[in-house]
Amino acid sequence: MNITIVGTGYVGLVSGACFADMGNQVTCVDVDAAKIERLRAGDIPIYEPGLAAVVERGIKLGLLSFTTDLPQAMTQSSIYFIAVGTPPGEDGSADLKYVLAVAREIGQNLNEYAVIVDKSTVPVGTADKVREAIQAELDLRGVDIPFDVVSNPEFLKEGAAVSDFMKPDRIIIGTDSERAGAVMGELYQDFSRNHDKVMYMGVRDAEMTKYAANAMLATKISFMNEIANLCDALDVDVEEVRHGIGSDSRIGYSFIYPGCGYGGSCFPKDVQALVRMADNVKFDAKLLNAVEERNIAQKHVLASKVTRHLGELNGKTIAVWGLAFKPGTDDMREAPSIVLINSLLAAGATVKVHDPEAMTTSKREFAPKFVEEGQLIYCDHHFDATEDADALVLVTEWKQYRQPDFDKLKSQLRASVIIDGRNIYNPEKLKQMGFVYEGIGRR
Ligand SMILES: NC(=O)C1=CN([C@@H]2O[C@H](COP(=O)(O)OP(=O)(O)OC[C@H]3O[C@@H](n4cnc5c(N)ncnc54)[C@H](O)[C@@H]3O)[C@@H](O)[C@H]2O)C=CC1
Ligand SMILES: O=C(O)[C@H]1O[C@H](OP(=O)(O)OP(=O)(O)OC[C@H]2O[C@@H](n3ccc(=O)[nH]c3=O)[C@H](O)[C@@H]2O)[C@H](O)[C@@H](O)[C@@H]1O
Repeated sequence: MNITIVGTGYVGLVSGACFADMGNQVTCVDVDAAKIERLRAGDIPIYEPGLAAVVERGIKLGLLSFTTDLPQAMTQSSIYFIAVGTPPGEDGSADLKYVLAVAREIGQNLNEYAVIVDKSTVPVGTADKVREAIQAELDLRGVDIPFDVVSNPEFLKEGAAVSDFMKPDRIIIGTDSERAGAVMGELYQDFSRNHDKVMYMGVRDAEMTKYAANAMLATKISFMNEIANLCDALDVDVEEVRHGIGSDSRIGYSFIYPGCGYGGSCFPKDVQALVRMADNVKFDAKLLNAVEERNIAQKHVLASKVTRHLGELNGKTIAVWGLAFKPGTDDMREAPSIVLINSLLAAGATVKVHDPEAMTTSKREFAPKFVEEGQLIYCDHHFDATEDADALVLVTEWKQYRQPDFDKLKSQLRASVIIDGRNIYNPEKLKQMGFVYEGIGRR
């Protein structure tokens, strides 16, 4: 099939490359000309395992192309995916300006029946707004062209985006139109051959399903973080508790890892957007508000633990391992490391940081004066960061941090303090070696 994907970010690029890998003819469109230039040259602007090979294959086979020219791309296809960002507006609600700008441009250039697919995460009722925006442009042009707007939210995770897209738990298609349903069914037919992954529902139901899924996962994390903090206060090991409850098949093991708070471009903004949706209909979303509040507080837990062990931070040096909001990505959006590092810097500490992929993206997050004045130091190797530091704080559980040479660490760390923001180390072993160890809710 011939597909146009508008917005070539994490979701648009991964979806476009994967649809091309399935044999479709895909044009990816973006307003960012520099990004399109890089992609045309086969240079992937984001770090995402496995993506480069899929993109390269698509380009080589002539199935995947990149452009800034949406009207031109529209002459070749009749399925348009909207995969642009929906960042939080000032009040936390999803800002639809990019989505509606694309809708208007589609309306200005539509010439025959098309299915317009909302892949961006958008509040309930957005499909109606997209439909109205397109129709308004058609009316201005004085033409009568049929079209359908479908909701097809995306559930991929960064760091595993290609495999999540190719092996989804489900594909949600929200539509009230039989014609559009048939087009979408054909597009996703490979996913219903053996195990039917395609689920049809109403448009508003599909829009809500996306938010409910992210809010449920965020709730599991915030719940577990609350339990972990309580474990800290009651001298209980949360890792024992996690094993104990995860074995209950009704609870399960996934997404109950306590830590220093959830980050990323989606959980924080989607929980907030759902709260705003509730506010708009005068519904008091008590639980969702608490999920968000716990997460905001959780991001401060590491800095308090550092201060508890080192006291006055002025003149102290702290090593931070991991900047990305999770392993497998260079994405720093809403990363707990930002809150930690800013608070250490504000307290006068010198901070030495390392991340295998997010060093470049992180440079946008911190005031350049800290680097210029030598208070924030980027290190090429994680052991360069710990050299002569007082404490190590593990923020992102990249594989290379999981089994470090602890003897070397012991000789490097002046105060032998390890704060483990992801509970990946063995407290007993480290305490026996003479470290002061603290995890999140560990005994
Ligand atoms: N990042 C993720 O893992 C996931 C994101 N989502 C949702 O997907 C949507 C997109 O997210 P990301 O891919 O992370 O965003 P992104 O910020 O990485 O990419 C968005 C792209 O859209 C482009 N764009 C903006 N306006 C445009 C226009 N008028 N025409 C063409 N291109 C335009 C931007 O230049 C940018 O390249 C959001 O609603 C997000 O919540 C859903 C599932 C997973
Ligand atoms: O809508 C989205 O954008 C996506 O949001 C999340 O994906 P993502 O944000 O890429 O990453 P996750 O693996 O879900 O992790 C999010 C955050 O939660 C944290 N987390 C995750 C799991 C856990 O048990 N504990 C925990 O603290 C991670 O460290 C990370 O900071 C969802 O998992 C995807 O299904 C969804 O499509």
